[in-house]
Amino acid sequence: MLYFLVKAITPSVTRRHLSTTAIEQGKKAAAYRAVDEVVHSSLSVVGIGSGSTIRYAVDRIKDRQDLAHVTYIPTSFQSRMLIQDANLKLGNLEQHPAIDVTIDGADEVDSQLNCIKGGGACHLQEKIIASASKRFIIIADDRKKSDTLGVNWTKGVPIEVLPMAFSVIMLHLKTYFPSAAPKLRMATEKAGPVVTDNGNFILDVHFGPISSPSDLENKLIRIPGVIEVGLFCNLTDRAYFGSSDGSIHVANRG
Ligand SMILES: O=C[C@H](O)[C@H](O)[C@H](O)COP(=O)(O)O
Repeated sequence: MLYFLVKAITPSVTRRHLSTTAIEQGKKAAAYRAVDEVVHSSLSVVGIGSGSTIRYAVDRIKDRQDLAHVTYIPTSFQSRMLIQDANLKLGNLEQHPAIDVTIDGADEVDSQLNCIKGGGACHLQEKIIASASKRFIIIADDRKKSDTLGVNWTKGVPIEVLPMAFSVIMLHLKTYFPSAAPKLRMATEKAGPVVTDNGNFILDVHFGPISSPSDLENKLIRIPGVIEVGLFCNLTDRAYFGSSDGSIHVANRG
C-alpha cells in the first residue's frame, strides 16, 4: 500500500520541484546579466524594484566592491529591507529625486515593453521611481514575455485605490467594463483586504487581452479615488528575459 502511495505522489512532486527551480534559474540569469550590463561604477543613484526577481539583482550588486559608493532607492518596504540586509547605502527620493537607473521585475511584458506590475501590490512606488529614472530596466523569467498584455498574466491588472472609494470604483468599473469582474485583493495571513505600503487597497481587474495599454491606463487613472494603475506604458528602456538553461533574451524599446 505504502509503495503505491509513494509511487503515485513522487512524479508530481519532482515535476513541480523541477519547474520551480527552472523558473528561479531564469530569474537569476536575467538579474545577473542586467546588473552586469547596466549598473556601472560611474553611477551614483540606483533604484531597486520589488518582488522575487529583484532579490537576485541585489545579490549580484552586493558582491560588487566597485558599487559600494552607490546610493540605492527602494520601491517598497520589501525592497528597503533587501537594501538594508545587503548592507548597501539606503537613500530616499527627497535626497535623490533623479535616479540613474532602476531595475525592477514585472508580471507581464509585451513586445513594446509595456508591463503589468503590482502582483505584489508595490506598483505605486515602483512607478514613481521608474518615472524618476533615466533608465528603467525590467528583469523577468521568460514566462513573462507576451505579445499582448492580459494574455499570460491572468490575475488581472492591479489598481491601487483609496480605501473609502473602493466600492464606488468597483461600481464604475462594472459600468464601463461589464466583463472586467473587479475583485478586492484579500490578504492571506490577515483577515480582510491587502493594505499596501501606502495604506491603500488593491483591486484586480480583468480586461482580457489589452490592445492599447496606454489608452486603458489613461481611462482608469481618471476615475476618482484611483491612485495608480499597474500598467507601465512607455517607461521601460530594456528588458532581460532569462530561461532555465541560462540563455537570456534582451529586448530594447524601439
Ligand atoms: O508589486 C510587485 C511588483 O510589481 C513586482 O515587481 C512584480 O509583481 C514582479 O514580481 P516577481 O519578480 O516576483 O515576479
